[in-house]
Amino acid sequence: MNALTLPDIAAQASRQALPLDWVGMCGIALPILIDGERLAATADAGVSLDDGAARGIHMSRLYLALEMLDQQPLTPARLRNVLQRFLDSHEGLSNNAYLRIHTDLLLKRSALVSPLAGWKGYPVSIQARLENQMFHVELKIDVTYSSTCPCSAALARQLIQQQFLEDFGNTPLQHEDVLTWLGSANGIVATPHSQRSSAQLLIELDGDQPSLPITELIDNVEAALGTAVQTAVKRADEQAFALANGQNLMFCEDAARRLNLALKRSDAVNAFHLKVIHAESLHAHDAVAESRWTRNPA
Ligand SMILES: Nc1nc2c(ncn2[C@@H]2O[C@H](COP(=O)(O)OP(=O)(O)OP(=O)(O)O)[C@@H](O)[C@H]2O)c(=O)[nH]1
Repeated sequence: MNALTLPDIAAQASRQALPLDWVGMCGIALPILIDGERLAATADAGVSLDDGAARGIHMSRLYLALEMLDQQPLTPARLRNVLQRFLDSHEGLSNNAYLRIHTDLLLKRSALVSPLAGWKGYPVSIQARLENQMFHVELKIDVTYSSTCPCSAALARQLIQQQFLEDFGNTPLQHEDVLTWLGSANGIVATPHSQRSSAQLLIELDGDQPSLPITELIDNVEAALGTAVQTAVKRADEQAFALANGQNLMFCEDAARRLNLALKRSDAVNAFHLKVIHAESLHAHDAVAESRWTRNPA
């Protein structure tokens, strides 16, 4: 070796000839473009090291391939190109390529009634892989919403009925008296418990989609639940939210079924695994339901 030659350890033979499933870098800072917005993201980029005799992969080649993503919109086709470049730059070493991108999508959300709006953040991971020449792209999205327990609502209604009997059982009913009573504390002597809940969605997309339908999927999910958490809220919005909760009483099973049906309706979705978590205010533990679906089971 002369003074101008740099030692290349990765090109050496491995002491233990053993293939590895995933080798690469995690937490690479990367700006990405989604729906015309530039977002801060982190990327995990890797390949399989199938040549067990090779000491290491060439990290810099994966890193440089990510350049393709910082100026152009993130699409399934572009993800596939990056993965192909990972493999082309590791010919003879790697058969499979992997890329995970983590970001927080910010969406402007209108208030329910008032002419206000605010920003809502959605943690999103885009997971792409080229495995045995098959391209797969998945979205991992978390959506928060409110759930009010239908059992608790029924029990509360029963107590309100009992209170009504106690207050009016032996008197002739006057419309005005009942209206006043309904607006008093006795008219809502019990309230059902509700909780902030989250839907964790792992969605396998059809890889031929021209774009990543992240916003569309979030909108469908929130519409199916009917009780998405809000941003800017005035009293009129809070009242509309109370109505939305009353009209969408949900066990975690109900929420999981609603989401199952909503996601199946999207042509972009090939398969999913969803998990809903109701962080119970009745219990110190969570109520959880999961559902899986595949469009074309093998
Ligand atoms: N394979 C591997 N490389 C590492 C690791 N940690 C740091 N690196 C460094 O990543 C740098 C880039 O590696 P390469 O892509 O092989 O760099 P290079 O040999 O200059 O580039 P090529 O000529 O394209 O192979 C090297 O300086 C490695 O030492 C590790 O755990 N594994």
